[in-house]
Amino acid sequence: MTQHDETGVTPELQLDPQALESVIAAPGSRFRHDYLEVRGLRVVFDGFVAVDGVDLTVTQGDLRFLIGPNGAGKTTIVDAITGLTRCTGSVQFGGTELVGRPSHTIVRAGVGRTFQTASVFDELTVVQNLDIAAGSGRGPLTMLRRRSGLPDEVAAALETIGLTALADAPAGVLAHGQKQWLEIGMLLVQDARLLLLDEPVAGMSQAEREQTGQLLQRIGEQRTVVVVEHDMEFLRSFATSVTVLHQGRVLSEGTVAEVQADPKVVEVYLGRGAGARGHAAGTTEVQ
Ligand SMILES: Nc1ncnc2c1ncn2[C@@H]1O[C@H](COP(=O)(O)OP(=O)(O)OP(=O)(O)O)[C@@H](O)[C@H]1O
Repeated sequence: MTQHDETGVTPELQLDPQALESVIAAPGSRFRHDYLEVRGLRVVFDGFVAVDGVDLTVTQGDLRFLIGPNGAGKTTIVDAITGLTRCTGSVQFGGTELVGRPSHTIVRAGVGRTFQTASVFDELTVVQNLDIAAGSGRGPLTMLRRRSGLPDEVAAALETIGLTALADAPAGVLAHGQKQWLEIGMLLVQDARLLLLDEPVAGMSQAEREQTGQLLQRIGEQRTVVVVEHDMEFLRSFATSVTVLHQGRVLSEGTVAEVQADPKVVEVYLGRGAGARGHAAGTTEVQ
């Protein structure tokens, strides 16, 4: 993301690599090694280039939104980062190279994702869903214990996602938004430090969107969060930075105000580029 001073002029970045490394790597430091660094990411499906040399850097504390017209490559990037789609280039998180690793190894490296449709076990309670995600390998009797006996990480996740009062309710009775929060909670108990969330507020009520945005802000203080989203109102309220994708490439990057003012972005959403590879107008309006 480009930083501007009060004059709007981009200052020269003069970073001392050693000083930067000492901040990033300091024990207990807020940043540790937890940042996502994607370089030259490329995904090809039967000769069709879906992702074409994407670079992306997302640090902890930055709530990054990935937007772009239908077919821009957003979900494919998330699939590539999480090992679901073959790709070339480099994806590093916490200093670990993820490209070429199987998805279970990527999960163990602290990378978690949600899908457009929540995938919780409806017949199990909220706590049982979290327990399973925590991968604790406890027996069925232990799974039935009361909340007072909850492991710290499960209790903390319940609190964070606002479902403590519904801990013993079957997940099947949860509202749509609550299921999404439960799925985010499942990533938290897995100790995902990079969360990739695919359209987390799709189908949510206005109140649920607001609560989800606040939840992501809380999570984003401690973890690296990337949100794929079409909802521009949600983006304007909660994004700290935005990457705009178009035809598999990064079209623009910056704050919400910066990308909204970028003529390339306006052109893609409202102009001739809108129909080039999908239907930008109608699904997402940038202004
Ligand atoms: N498995 C696949 N095989 C072939 N083509 C694919 C495959 N997955 C995605 N594509 C194509 O790659 C391009 C990018 O798709 P992708 O789903 O990443 O876009 P997106 O930006 O997430 O779109 P949307 O906003 O509609 O979800 C599209 O043209 C899509 O048709």
